[in-house]
Amino acid sequence: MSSSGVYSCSCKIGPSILNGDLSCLGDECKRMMDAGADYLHLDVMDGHFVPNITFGATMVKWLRKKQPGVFFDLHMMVSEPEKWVDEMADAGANQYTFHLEATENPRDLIKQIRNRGMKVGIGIKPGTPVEKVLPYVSDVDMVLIMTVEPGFGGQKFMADMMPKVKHLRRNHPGLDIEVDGGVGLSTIATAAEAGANMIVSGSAVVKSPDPKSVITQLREITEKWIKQNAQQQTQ
Ligand SMILES: O=C(CO)[C@@H](O)[C@H](O)COP(=O)(O)O
Ligand SMILES: [Fe+2]
Repeated sequence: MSSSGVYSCSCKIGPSILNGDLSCLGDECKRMMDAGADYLHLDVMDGHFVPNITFGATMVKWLRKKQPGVFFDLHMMVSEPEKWVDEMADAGANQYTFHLEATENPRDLIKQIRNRGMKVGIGIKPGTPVEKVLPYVSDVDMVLIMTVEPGFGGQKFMADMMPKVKHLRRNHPGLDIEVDGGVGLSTIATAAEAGANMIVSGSAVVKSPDPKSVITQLREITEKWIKQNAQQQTQ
């Protein structure tokens, strides 16, 4: 979909509110948007695909009422992702990011998501080689490279996932590539240099006393690398 030959990706910062105060998720979302976030990354976990449970479509529906215009990227860490497409679309999701490992029929699922008017994201866990996702890249809007084992916030960034990002960026200069897990001020340069442009950051933003400053710095560093990588491509 978005992977043209031109280095045309733009920086977007999407806080994950997983490590925020879940008892007042609406306020946490507002706090993140007020701090300059471009979108919200909502982590849906079913206790089966990952060993943790968060929330489902009902929560998304209520958040949508509080944040009518915000882009919701649903990170679906669930088995049988086909099951929740309709409910998430009805709840107001903008993008449905499923895990390649969770489905037998990625192509059917991509169609199902599109038919419900949502953008399509496809994610891979650290143990899944990037080659597995390549056949689907031109049919999706975003590829998510997990930089931790999915399931929990606050884990250590896996720099050894960067070859996956580099491979995708080299071959798809216009693609939205998202990194998720352990991304903060000490790791953003590594991710952005590799070619990530959609930056999910949980603990580093949510737990900071100054989330605005963290988001600003994440953006500055990512934009610097987008420019630098684009220049290199034209040389
Ligand atoms: O999907 C996940 C974890 O499974 C992430 O979205 C994390 O929740 C991001 O949090 P940090 O690693 O940045 O704290
Ligand atoms: Fe996530």
